[in-house]
Amino acid sequence: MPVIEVRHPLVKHKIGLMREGEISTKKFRELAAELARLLTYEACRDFELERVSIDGWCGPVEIDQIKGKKVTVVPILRAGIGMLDGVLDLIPNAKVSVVGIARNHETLMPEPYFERFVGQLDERLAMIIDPMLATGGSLVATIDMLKRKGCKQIKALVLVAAPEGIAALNAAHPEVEIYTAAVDSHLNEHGYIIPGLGDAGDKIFGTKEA
Ligand SMILES: O=P(O)(O)OC[C@H]1O[C@H](OP(=O)(O)OP(=O)(O)O)[C@H](O)[C@@H]1O
Ligand SMILES: O=c1cc[nH]c(=O)[nH]1
Ligand SMILES: [Mg+2]
Repeated sequence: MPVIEVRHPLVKHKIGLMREGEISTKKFRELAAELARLLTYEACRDFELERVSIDGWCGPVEIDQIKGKKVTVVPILRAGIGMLDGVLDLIPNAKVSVVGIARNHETLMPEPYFERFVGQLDERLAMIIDPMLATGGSLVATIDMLKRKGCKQIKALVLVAAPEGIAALNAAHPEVEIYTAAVDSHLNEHGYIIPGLGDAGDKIFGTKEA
């Protein structure tokens, strides 16, 4: 499974800023959205172009356009919402499918509680967004759901990935590309990514002090 760690200086700078222990909700949110934009930019690199003729200021002009790409962005609740605006800034006509999954704090198993998918999933690229890929359970469960609905093209955008999560995804869905700002060291005994960001959902929604 291809893991694309985006090593652009802007990406590395911004993910570094997100690691500050006392970061404010406002700053964390802003950085999550900015990084989502930069990961989206990379994830769209293989979109096909077509030449079309339009009326320009001095007559007909040939331009490149993205060729009929249908996209659904799939935020995993809650934390994935923090990346949604950033992705939609660059793909404004994408449809949005929402998946709700809570990781059980004791077992670390994903517990799905909501799903609402857009139509024509068999024709769409699904771009799953979630800041954290830890054990991989939440992402694997989301891909399972999408595939059951007929989705054939899937990419995932995460801010931080743990090696354990990458391995789990590789075992379950080896063809799914992951775009990430950082591959971190490991998970701690509570399933948190080290050094990671802490609890991304809490930091985006302000439900707990950072
Ligand atoms: O790879 P995994 O081990 O499944 O862990 C990652 C998941 O855990 C977090 O969500 P959480 O369950 O804390 O929900 P929240 O977004 O509502 O905080 C995170 O946003 C991912 O969805
Ligand atoms: O490090 C982690 C792991 C799971 N969920 C988070 O928000 N952070
Ligand atoms: Mg959380």
